[in-house]
Amino acid sequence: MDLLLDHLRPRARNSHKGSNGGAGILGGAASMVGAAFLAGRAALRLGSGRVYLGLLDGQAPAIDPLQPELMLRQPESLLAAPLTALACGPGMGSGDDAREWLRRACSLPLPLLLDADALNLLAGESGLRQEVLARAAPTLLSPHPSEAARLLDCSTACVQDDRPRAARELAARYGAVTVLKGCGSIVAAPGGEWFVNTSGNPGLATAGTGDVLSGFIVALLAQGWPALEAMLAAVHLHGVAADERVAAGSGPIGLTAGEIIDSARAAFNRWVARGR
Ligand SMILES: NC(=O)C1=CN([C@@H]2O[C@H](COP(=O)(O)OP(=O)(O)OC[C@H]3O[C@@H](n4cnc5c(N)ncnc54)[C@H](OP(=O)(O)O)[C@@H]3O)[C@@H](O)[C@H]2O)[C@@H](O)CC1
Ligand SMILES: Nc1ncnc2c1ncn2[C@@H]1O[C@H](COP(=O)(O)OP(=O)(O)O)[C@@H](O)[C@H]1O
Repeated sequence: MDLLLDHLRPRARNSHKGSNGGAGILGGAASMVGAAFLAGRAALRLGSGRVYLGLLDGQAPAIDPLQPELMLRQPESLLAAPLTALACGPGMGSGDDAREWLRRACSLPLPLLLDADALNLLAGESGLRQEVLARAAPTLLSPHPSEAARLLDCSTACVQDDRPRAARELAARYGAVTVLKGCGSIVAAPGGEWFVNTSGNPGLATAGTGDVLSGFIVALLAQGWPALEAMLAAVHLHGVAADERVAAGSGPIGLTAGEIIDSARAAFNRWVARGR
């Protein structure tokens, strides 16, 4: 937690939405629009001043009725929005359109989180890896063990055999702050530092919790947190929120991804109020 202290600052009294960053989420192909909604709702509740979703599904709704604050756009206009950080991947699919939007996203001078299908596209194309390595702005990766295996061209069992080694290798190979998700998530930096997260529980083993984590990470990046600190804080908070939900009786069995968002907001405000 000491690493995070400098960044747990109360809002300036005279701040406005533009002071609190613009988070973008690129994803939501057909049948997976929910993944982008979860990430967007999470980014909004963790304090991003504005949240934009760029949805690949041409038939996607024009509004999230449960979170009308989210601005839903087509990918082209998402990339032209006033973003301060971008997450690519939740429900993005692996079609040619997704590959092309990902390439465009990589060329933007913004902190960039790659998750889910963006990681699968990255694993399948060495040209994209070169583009990621050439980026001047920070890149972050959030693979689960199978996505990590695709990125490292090995089996999931091999990743799980030595999780710290896999996380450190990913961080070095892609020049990116990386979280290898799962029980005891490992956060690794390209310089070799690594950390084990101690919060969280098997209630998180349910669809969409990774999308919510993406929203938390991009929200902190959008508000100006450095990459490593944003990753560490978001991963820890995600687990703390799940632990608090379980303590309140909403799991572990049947905990849903959306339920941890409000708990994370409450815990984050507590951290800021206490200065830790
Ligand atoms: N509401 C929506 O719209 C939602 C949409 N979503 C979107 O769906 C897309 C596909 O994402 P995905 O992760 O489901 O598929 P994929 O990358 O093939 O991974 C599956 C493989 O990974 C493995 N595995 C996973 N965790 C593991 C662990 N801890 N430890 C070990 N193994 C682990 C797992 O293992 P198995 O189940 O076989 O044991 C399986 O082999 C993506 O865009 C995402 O954003 C989802 O977010 C859900 C909500
Ligand atoms: N047994 C567990 N203990 C702690 N955290 C877990 C456990 N299982 C899953 N998680 C967490 O839940 C999230 C799952 O993410 P992911 O596999 O990408 O799911 P999805 O693609 O459905 O959103 C990760 O943050 C992971 O660390």
